[in-house]
Amino acid sequence: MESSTFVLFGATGDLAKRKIFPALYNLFTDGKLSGPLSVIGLGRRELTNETFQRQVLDSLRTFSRRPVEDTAALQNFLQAFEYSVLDVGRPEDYVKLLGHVQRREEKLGLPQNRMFYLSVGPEFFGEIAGNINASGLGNTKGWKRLIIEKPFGRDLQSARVLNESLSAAFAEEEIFRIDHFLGKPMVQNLEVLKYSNPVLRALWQNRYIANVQITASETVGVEERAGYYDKAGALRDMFQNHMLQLLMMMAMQLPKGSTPEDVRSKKRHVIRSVRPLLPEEVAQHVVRGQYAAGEMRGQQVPAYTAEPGIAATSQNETYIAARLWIEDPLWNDVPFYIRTGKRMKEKSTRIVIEFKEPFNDVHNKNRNKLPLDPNLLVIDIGPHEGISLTLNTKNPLQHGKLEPVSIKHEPGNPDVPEAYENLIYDAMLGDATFFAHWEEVELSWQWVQPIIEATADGSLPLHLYPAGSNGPAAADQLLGEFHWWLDEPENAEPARVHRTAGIEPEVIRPGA
Ligand SMILES: NC(=O)C1=CN([C@@H]2O[C@H](COP(=O)(O)OP(=O)(O)OC[C@H]3O[C@@H](n4cnc5c(N)ncnc54)[C@H](OP(=O)(O)O)[C@@H]3O)[C@@H](O)[C@H]2O)C=CC1
Ligand SMILES: O=C1O[C@H](COP(=O)(O)O)[C@@H](O)[C@H](O)[C@H]1O
Repeated sequence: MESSTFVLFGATGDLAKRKIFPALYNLFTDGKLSGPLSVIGLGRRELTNETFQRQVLDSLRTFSRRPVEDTAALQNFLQAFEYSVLDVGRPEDYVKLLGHVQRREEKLGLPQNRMFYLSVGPEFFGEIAGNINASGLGNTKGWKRLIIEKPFGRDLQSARVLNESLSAAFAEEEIFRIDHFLGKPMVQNLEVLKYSNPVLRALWQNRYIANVQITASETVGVEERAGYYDKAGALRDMFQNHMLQLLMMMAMQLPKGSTPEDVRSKKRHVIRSVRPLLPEEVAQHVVRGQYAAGEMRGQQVPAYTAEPGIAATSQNETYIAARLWIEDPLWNDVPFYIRTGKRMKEKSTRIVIEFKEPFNDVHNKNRNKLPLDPNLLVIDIGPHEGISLTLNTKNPLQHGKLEPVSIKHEPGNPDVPEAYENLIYDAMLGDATFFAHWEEVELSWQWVQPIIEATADGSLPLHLYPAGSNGPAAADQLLGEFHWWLDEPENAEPARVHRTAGIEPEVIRPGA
């Protein structure tokens, strides 16, 4: 990796504190950052370098996955951080910043490689990119790269406008659009899981798969983000980006090679092949929900509309579920069910693949139908990673009665890199494999656009669900003959009992 200067817009903000500083620290501690580290933090408030470094240290103490010990290495890390005041709309601040960057490059003997990380509101992305160019900051003898945060636009039109303004200053291969779900180790593992295991590789198709369920349920509510969330909702906050990225990663075919373009072209193929939603069909395939008051972990929690900063009349969705199909020989006729919501029973990001039961169909005429449960492959992405496969076996103690057993792998090492570490590291290497290409973003907006329109014209109803539940009942009906697997029973202690519908509850013992 070539060393570079890391220029962080929004260095006084929440994301920098919670994710970016700890990620840099852990990369530094792992020796993954080559050459002298140089980080220039930016924001409007006046801070000295010392105050900024203290803020960085506080953030590490609170959010780093590793304990922070007072060592010479920690001091070296903190010394790498300097601060400059910059208002995104003031061109003269960029000229000042250029001087600062150049002085640091000369002092530390750094090549003119510059990483610009925009951890600011998306309304500033275009303006900052333009000013980087106009000020000469982007005029380097080395490389320049731009990391941008989500959300990338509010709809198809605004995303296109934003992309045009970025493209005027940066080439596509210089733009790294962060989707932190792509940095999660189990998401990065999906391709290997599918294609390095001949058993799964053979089964990864419509001949054997009955349906696929992708869930990201959260227990948190709107938290401190009312201003942003009430305008975004679950569709823009999670669905258009993270959930559709999970879909692409799950369904993409084996790339020809391992370059970013090889992988991204397969992902593009998936999102391009998702059957478009016709305006009159949106309500048939999509369910919007909003949490009502309820009970979580024995505590009463307020309705979304009673949260601070949210209007009592808000019609914003905190939950969304959709049923979709991928029109491709590999996936024809396999329904994909995707859902995400806040204030749900369990915090869990998970893909469940339900396999078909061919033997029941084939042998039904000649023999009694076996009470088979479908084989399930469960890929737990977070907060705990794991892979499990449910198979049917005979129970020798119960007259050979069939029962499902689960073969599980739960990685024991809690010290795995965080998504942001993986992604910042890749961006430093110039590897865009796990970043969203513009065309993926555009095609994702294109698919959700009819949902945005149906929401705006009131043709997509909003279903209330109690906080602490598994979401609105209407989302169960989306599945028709199937049902959502592994939802926590409403009256169970969280993360203790998993129900596989149709079979006895399986008690997951601590440490099992
Ligand atoms: N926080 C999170 O968990 C997540 C955030 N994101 C995205 O990351 C980005 C940053 O979010 P977050 O850190 O939460 O936001 P915050 O509101 O906490 O921070 C915003 C940052 O932008 C700076 N800023 C605001 N206005 C200006 C301006 N005119 N000129 C220069 N700097 C300015 C602020 O600095 P100052 O006030 O000093 O000017 C501050 O450092 C957003 O795009 C958000 O959508 C994405 C995923 C998760
Ligand atoms: O991007 C976002 O993701 C988080 C959920 O991420 P996770 O890694 O904790 O699963 C979500 O809470 C937030 O609303 C959204 O902006």
